[in-house]
Amino acid sequence: MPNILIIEDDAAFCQMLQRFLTKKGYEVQSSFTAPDAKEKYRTNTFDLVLTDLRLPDCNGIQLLADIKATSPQTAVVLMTGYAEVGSAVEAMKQGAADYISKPFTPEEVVEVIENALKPEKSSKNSSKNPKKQESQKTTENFTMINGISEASKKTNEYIKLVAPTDMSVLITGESGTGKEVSARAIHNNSPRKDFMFVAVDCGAIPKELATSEFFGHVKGSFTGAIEDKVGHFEAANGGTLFLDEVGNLSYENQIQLLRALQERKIKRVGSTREVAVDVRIITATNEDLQKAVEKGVFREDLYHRLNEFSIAIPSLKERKDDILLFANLFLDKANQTLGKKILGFSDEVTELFYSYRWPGNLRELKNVIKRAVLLSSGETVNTEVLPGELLQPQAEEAISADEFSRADYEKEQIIKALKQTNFNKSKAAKLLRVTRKTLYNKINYYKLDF
Ligand SMILES: Nc1ncnc2c1ncn2[C@@H]1O[C@H](COP(=O)(O)OP(=O)(O)OP(=O)(O)O)[C@@H](O)[C@H]1O
Repeated sequence: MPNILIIEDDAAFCQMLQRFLTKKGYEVQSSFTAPDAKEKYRTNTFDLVLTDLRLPDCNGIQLLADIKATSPQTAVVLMTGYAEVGSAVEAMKQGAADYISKPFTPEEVVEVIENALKPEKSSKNSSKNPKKQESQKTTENFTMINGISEASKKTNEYIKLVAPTDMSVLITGESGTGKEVSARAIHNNSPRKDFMFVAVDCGAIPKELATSEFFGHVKGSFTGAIEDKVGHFEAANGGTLFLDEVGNLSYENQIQLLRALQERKIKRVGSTREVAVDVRIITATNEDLQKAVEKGVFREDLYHRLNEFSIAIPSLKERKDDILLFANLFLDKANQTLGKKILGFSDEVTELFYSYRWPGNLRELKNVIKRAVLLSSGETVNTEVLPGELLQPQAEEAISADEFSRADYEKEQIIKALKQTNFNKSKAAKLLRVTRKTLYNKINYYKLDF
C-alpha cells in the first residue's frame, strides 16, 4: 500500500487522521513539526506527504520545495484554511499535487489522496523504482451517476443485466471512461456486494512479485517475506477481484491466473496448504486484447475465460449528451472538496466543453473542473481558468449531425423539466442541474416562448 507522511501541528487532529488512513490500508507516519518531518522524509521515501500549509516553525510552500528537492516523485497535498486559497494556488504552481480545505470529511481526504496518487499525477510509478510500485488500488468513495446519452443507457443496461450473475466481465474502453467505476457498479449490484471489491492494477505489479501479490506468501518463503501476506484472491474471497490493465500480465502470470480460476483454489507462496477461493473476476483493458491474442502475447484460453461477457464503455466524445450532467456532478464535488461555491459554467465554457475532444475522457473533465473551481474567483467558471488545450481550435467533427441531435435533445429536456415543475424556472434549473442563468440563456437560445 502507498505510504503517507502527515505533517500537522495539531497533534490530536494529526493522530485522528493517521488512524483513519491506517484503517483505509495506507502505511502512515506523522510529524508534528517540520524538523521531525524533514528527518522522516530524508530517511524514507513516501508516496505522498499530506502537510498543513501553516506550520508554526515553517511555511508549507518552503516545505513543499524541500520535499520536491529531496524526493521529486513524492506527491504533496496541502491542507489549508478557507482564507488560504491564494497560497494553495501558488503551491499548485510550485508542484503540489492538490490541496484540500479544512474542515474536510474523511471521504474527501481519501478522494484527494487517491487522485494525487494516480500514475498520471505523479511519476512514482516510473520504471526507475519498480519495487515501490503498488498494485492494489484503494477503495474510492465515488458517487456514480448514470449518463443520459443513448450510449450510456446501453452500458447501464448491460451492467444491470450482468451484475446479478457470476459471469466474468471484460470491460473495454479508453483511459478515464469509467471502467473501474463500472466494475464497482457491477459488484455493488451483485449478491457479492457485502464482500470485498479488490481492485488491482496489473500494470503496476513487478513480474517477480506477481505470484505473491495474487496468492499471498508465508513468512520466510523468500527474502523480504518478513511476515505472512494475504494475496488478492484471498482478500476478495466471496467478493469481486477487479484486474485493471489485464493485458499487462506476463505470460507466466497469465498461466497462474488461469489455473486459479479453473481450480478455484490457490496456494500461498511457500505453503503447501490449498485454500478454496470463490471470486468473481472483472477485468478491464484499454488495449485490444483480441489483437494481443492474435499476436500470441495474451493466452487465448484466458481471454475466453475472462470474456464471458464484455462491456465497451464509450468515450466521452461519443456521449456528448452526458457532458453537462457530469460537469455539474464534478462541479459539486469540487465545491465540496475545495470549500468553494461556484454556481455553474459560462455559456462559452459550456460550448467549449461540447466542442473539445476529451482524450482523457471523464477523468480529464473532472480534473479540468477541479482546477477551474480552484482558480475561479467569481460565481461561474469562465474561459480564463480553462487549460490551454480546451481553448485551441478543435478539428472539425466529422459528424455534425451529432450536434443537431444534442441540441434537439437538450431543448426537449428543458421543455420537459419546465412542464414537470409547472414552469417554475428555479425548480426546472435544479432538475436540469444547471444554474437559473444558464436556463434563461438556453430558453432564449432555443427561442422557447415561456
Ligand atoms: N458514472 C460515473 N459517475 C461518476 N464519476 C465517474 C463515472 N464514471 C467515471 N467517473 C469518474 O471518472 C474518473 C475515471 O473513472 P475510472 O477510474 O473508472 O476510469 P477508467 O476507465 O478505469 O480509467 P483507466 O483506464 O485510466 O484506469 C474517476 O474519477 C471516476 O470517479
